[in-house]
Formats: sequence, structure tokens, C-alpha cells
Amino acid sequence: MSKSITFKVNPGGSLKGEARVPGDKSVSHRSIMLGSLAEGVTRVKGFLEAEDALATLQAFRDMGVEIEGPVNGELTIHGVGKHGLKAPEKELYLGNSGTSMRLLSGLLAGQAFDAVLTGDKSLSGRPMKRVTEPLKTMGAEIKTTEKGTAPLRITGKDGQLNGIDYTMPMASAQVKSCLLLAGMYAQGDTSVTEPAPTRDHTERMLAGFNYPVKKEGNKVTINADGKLTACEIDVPSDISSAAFFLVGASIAPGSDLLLKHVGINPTRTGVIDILKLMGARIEVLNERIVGGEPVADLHVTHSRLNGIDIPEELVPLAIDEFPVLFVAAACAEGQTRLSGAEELRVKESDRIQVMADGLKILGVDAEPTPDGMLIQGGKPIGGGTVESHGDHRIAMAFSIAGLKAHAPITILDCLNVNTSFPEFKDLVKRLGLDISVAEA
Ligand SMILES: O=C(O)C1=C[C@@H](OP(=O)(O)O)[C@@H](O)[C@H](O)C1
Ligand SMILES: C=C(OP(=O)(O)O)C(=O)O
Repeated sequence: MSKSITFKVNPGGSLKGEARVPGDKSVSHRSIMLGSLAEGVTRVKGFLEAEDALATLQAFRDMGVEIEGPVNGELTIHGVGKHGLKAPEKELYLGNSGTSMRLLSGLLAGQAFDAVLTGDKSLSGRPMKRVTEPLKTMGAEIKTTEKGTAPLRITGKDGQLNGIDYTMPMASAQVKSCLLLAGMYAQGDTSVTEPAPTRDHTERMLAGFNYPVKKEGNKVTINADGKLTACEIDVPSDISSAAFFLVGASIAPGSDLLLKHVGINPTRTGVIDILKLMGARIEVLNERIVGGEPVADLHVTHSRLNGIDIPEELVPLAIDEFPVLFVAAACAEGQTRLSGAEELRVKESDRIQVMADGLKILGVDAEPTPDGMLIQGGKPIGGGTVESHGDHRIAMAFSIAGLKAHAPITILDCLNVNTSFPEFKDLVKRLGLDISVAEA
């Protein structure tokens, strides 16, 4: 029986102190995938011990990879080499994780065995044709439901995939990474061109494992000629988790927070740029490179925010941060307009509709549009009961809204916070939010 969890947030407070949020989810997924395919033993530090990354870990155990840990975020992966995975005895269940399913579809298309990928209700409703169509052009055999959704039934085409030169119709790091992983098993070059820059953790980590990958402008190219050599991976803290605190400290008077060791890869820092355009006070301190990824400490204090038109080029660079950025917009003076963000409609929930519905319940003037939202901010935020629709980022975003609300906020269906940030409620409470959890 799955339990249900409700967050109850009392209004007001500020966020103060120092924190290190958990490891980056995107980097954690990729550390398991590439570590498993490498030759030798890969050691990972800072791994995200949350359901999504653990689903990827379990999938590789199910394909015969010996992985020790995680213990305090540390893993030891005994790589089996590019051709060493074994046929799983059962379906690979990937829970709520779009990244696991889309990246694995590419990786498994060229194996010497068949596999079936399944997920929870939310993941089973998300579009998979964006990966299965280009993979089929490469010669892959993958069956979806009629709607183009999971389960994905993959017939391994060992040695029979061909490279392609593919221009993505949407800016998606998952599609790009899926095709690059398939390209490691294809004859000839596989090139992926992106319409706008997206997170490049796959490319960086491939280079870290010494696998040749070429980048020219917005085109990335790979082929099957390389091999992965085991390495050490230090996963930075997830800027997508830090985002809740960046917004919380910006909107709550008296806040002063230091967030340590946050990944500031330029393909992920849209949230900092957008908040700064709104007038946020965020200092990027102690910048350094850790295991091929830029990292810094972020110091954020309260400031007055103004509404803005969010530049469209920043959208893919902040794609997971919009639920909480909508809360920032609700607290900012004047109008904030988001456009060019239709991808938000196909995440764990329809993040445009679900946020607009919840903000309206709290008395915020929020109008959804097909590809974004219009928010008239600066008026008092009220209390009420909102639905997270089982989407972790919605649950955490409405919790942060409590800092500026005038009455308690109850958020239903919050169990899925465990997919990316199981420590959220304890950490945000320690830093100053009056949050409690009720289980049913
Ligand atoms: O590649 C990744 O790790 C991710 C890419 C993004 O998805 P899209 O590629 O669908 O934009 C993002 O929303 C997701 O949380 C993680
Ligand atoms: C969209 C997300 O993840 P995924 O696509 O991996 O489910 C997210 O974490 O916000």
C-alpha cells in the first residue's frame, strides 16, 4: 500500500545559515551508466541517494553490474565494459524517472539482448516518441503503446545500428544523451544538433572517461570506436535543488544563506540569471572545477524582486526551476511573463497548469498560456490547500511560497519529493521554514 504525505506550512519566517544540498540528479544518473560501461573500477562521491538515481542504479544491478553502496553518497562501480551488460531477468522498473528511461532506451537499443522499460503512472504518460523515432532511424527496434508511451519493448540490435545526423525538434538533453549513448554502438558517426544549448553533463562525463566526443557549435558527434576508462567522479550539489533556497531566501525578509559546493555548469545556471534579472542578490563565491564540472558556493540574501519578461534563451537552462521561479514571480512587483516553455507541460506533471491552479488557490493572479505563464506579482499570497499531483518540484515550490504567505498552506501528495530531494523538509525546516509532515 503506498502511503500519502501532506506538507503543512505555517506562514512567514526567513532562511538563514549554511547548507549543502544533495548531489546533482543528472550527474548521478550518468555516473552509474558510464561507470557501468567502463573498464575498471569507478568511484563516485556525492551520489544522490534519491529514488530517481537509485532506479538507474538498480537497473544496472539488474543487468549484472556489481555496485557497492551507496554509503554516505559513495559508490564503487565495477565496470563491465561497453559489451559486458547482461540480459535482465525481468522488466527494468524506472519509477518516476524520465532521464533513466530516455537515456536507457538509447543505451539498450544496440545491446545483444532484449529489455522492457517500465515506470510509474506519471512516467507511463510521458512522451517517448521523441527518443524512439530517431532511434528507429538508426535501425533500432522499440515498441511503445499506441500513444507513444512506456512500456518500451526494446529488441537489442547488436552491431546493426547506423549513425545518424539528427537535428532535435526540441531542446532536450535527454534526447541528445539518448542518441549519443546509442551512437556508442552504431556504425559510423552519430551527430546531434540542438536548437538551443541544453545541459552537457553527458558530453563532459564521456570526456572524463576518455571517450572521444566532438563538439562543434551546437552539434555533438560520437562513434563506436572509443572505450570508457574508469575514473573518479565527485558529484556537485544539484542547482535544481539549491533553486528552492535561492528563491526562498530572495523572497523572505531577513534571509541570509550560504549554499555550498553547488554545480554551476553554464548549461544549468538559468535560475541564477533569471533571479538576478529580477533583482535577486546572489553572489557566486569560490568558483572551482571539480571532476570536470564547475562548482561554487552561492550566497543569497533577501532583496526586492521585480517582474520581468524571461528571455527565451534562458528557458532550457532553467527548465526544472520554473515551478519555484513562478513563486518568485508571485512575490515580485509587477508582471512576469514566461514564453517558449511548452516542454513544462510534459514533465512529471503539466507544470504550467498545475502551478497556475495552485497559485490561483493562493490568490495569485496567474494565467497559463500554451507555452508559459503570465503572473501579476506583488500582491499578498494567501493560504489554502493545493495539489502537487505527485510532482516533487511542485510540492517543494509551494512549500517555499509559505515564506511569504499570510495563512497556512497545505500541500497534498508530496511523497514524490523523495525522487530528487528526500532531505528537503528537514533541511528547509532547519534553515527556518515552519513545515510539518502528516502521513496518511
Ligand atoms: O538530461 C537530464 O538529466 C535532464 C534533462 C531535462 O529534461 P529534457 O531533456 O526533457 O528537457 C530535465 O528536465 C531533467 O530533469 C533532467
Ligand atoms: C523533469 C525532471 O526529471 P525526469 O525528466 O528525469 O523525470 C525533474 O527532475 O524535474
